[in-house]
Amino acid sequence: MLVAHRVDHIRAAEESEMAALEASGRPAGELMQRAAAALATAVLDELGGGYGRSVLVLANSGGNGGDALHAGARLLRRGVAVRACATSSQGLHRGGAHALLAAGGRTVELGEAEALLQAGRVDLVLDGALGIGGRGGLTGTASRLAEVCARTGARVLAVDLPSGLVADSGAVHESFTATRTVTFGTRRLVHLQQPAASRCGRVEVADIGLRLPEPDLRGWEVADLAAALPVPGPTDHKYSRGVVGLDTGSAQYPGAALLGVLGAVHTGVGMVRYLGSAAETVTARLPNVVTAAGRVQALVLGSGWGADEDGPRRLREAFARTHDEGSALLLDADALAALPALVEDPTPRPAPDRLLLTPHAGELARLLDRDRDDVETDPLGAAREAATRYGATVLLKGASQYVVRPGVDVVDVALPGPAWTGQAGSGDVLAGICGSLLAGGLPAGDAAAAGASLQALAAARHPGPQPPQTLAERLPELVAGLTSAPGATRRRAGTAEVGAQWGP
Ligand SMILES: NC(=O)C1=CN([C@@H]2O[C@H](COP(=O)(O)OP(=O)(O)OC[C@H]3O[C@@H](n4cnc5c(N)ncnc54)[C@H](O)[C@@H]3O)[C@@H](O)[C@H]2O)[C@H](O)CC1
Repeated sequence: MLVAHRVDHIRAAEESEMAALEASGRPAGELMQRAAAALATAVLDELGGGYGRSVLVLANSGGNGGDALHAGARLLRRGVAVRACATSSQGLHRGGAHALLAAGGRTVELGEAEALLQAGRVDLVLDGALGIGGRGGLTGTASRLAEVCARTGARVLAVDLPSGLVADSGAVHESFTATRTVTFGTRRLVHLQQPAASRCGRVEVADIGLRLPEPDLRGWEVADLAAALPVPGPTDHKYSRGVVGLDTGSAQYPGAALLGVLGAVHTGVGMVRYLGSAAETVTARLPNVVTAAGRVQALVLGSGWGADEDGPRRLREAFARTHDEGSALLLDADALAALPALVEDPTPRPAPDRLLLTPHAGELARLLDRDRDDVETDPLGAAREAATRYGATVLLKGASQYVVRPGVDVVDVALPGPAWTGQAGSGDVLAGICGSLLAGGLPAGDAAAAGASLQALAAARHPGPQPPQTLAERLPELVAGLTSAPGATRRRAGTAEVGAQWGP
């Protein structure tokens, strides 16, 4: 997992390390020197050497500027020509500027910096204008230089994060766009949250000796996905591998039924029962799908129901049966629309690790009776609120896909995928994928993060305008490749003896 922390946790860890340094008789400034050393190494790597190269350091008076200026001093000693431009009226970080000038660097005003960039005489811009202290957006000199860098295509290496972004948020503001970012001790939330993450380029974490608490955000990697996927063993059969039931689709939206079933069938489950009203559409394409009633270890409801006045009754029945029989329940699309009516309903429902909601931002806004803009401004806060209110695990779908478990502080982010998956039908397929993983025995949080990661990885490996059904059909080769790696684990599926009886 990639781990990321909030600014308050990072600052606390920095303070504690600086106190430890001082207690052992060493200067607290050693921490900044560790950061500067890592930056200088990354710059030399990016430039393929030192002598003859030219770097423009952008710095303010804060710690981010200090890191960049001290790195500049180190680069000067490796033969790099380093100039520094102050991006705020408060000037440059005092200790950093002193070190840079002492090493033979020089400062330039905005006009000269612009001219150097426009003439292509800068091999790399080291962006130390704003770091974790940045409030979002750029003004004055920093704003002007960001515009020139973008226009001239200058190569930018960001110190900690591209200036203008906010460390604890994935929201975009006027900012630099980096090809590479070097951060310290741990990732910041911004490095894992779209759309801002796309401005960070390749992110590297330099070890500067910080002792950090449990992460606030965990980014799934390919190895995490491979380890989570259920793999059948030699004694398995269709029931032991898990049965997923889908009550999805309608006469108006039969395609949603087919797409969900395609997702489920191609992820790797023992049996798929289709229990909605579009059975003919489904079985015409997939004869392996069973339409008879029977036990299911996971039930998927809601995709393509359309406006359904009967939704609350259908949900209540699903709550009672899945709760009593120990099955997992996934609510998507129109089932989510019916959920607010049941917020105080006494019908027992599955525990949070067996109950998964899969809203996009608009659906989450409706679950909370808020505006979509609110959800997009604070996706993690909104997903947390919904998880608590409904006592369920929430997979918030979008450019970054978050998994929030009620009462659990850490939030998971699925593997990122290309924006091509933002198309009609992707959510229906994803519901089927996650349902299949729930039936295979994964707790809701893992099923959500693994399902969203699997679909994103399929899209990343087959880029372009691939329809959701095409990507669903790519899943078997992906699952096979991931699970054939040495060390792939066998996870027990739900047994055939438990599970809700479901069907007409
Ligand atoms: N302390 C250490 O030893 C280490 C620090 N590291 C680096 O330090 C920065 C954090 O430094 P800090 O001084 O707290 O914040 P910034 O450098 O980001 O600058 C804050 C400065 O800027 C002003 N400001 C904030 N937002 C804006 C804005 N939108 N426009 C203009 N000005 C703005 C604000 O008022 C402050 O004056 C961290 O990122 C690291 O790079 C290292 O971690 C090593 C150890």
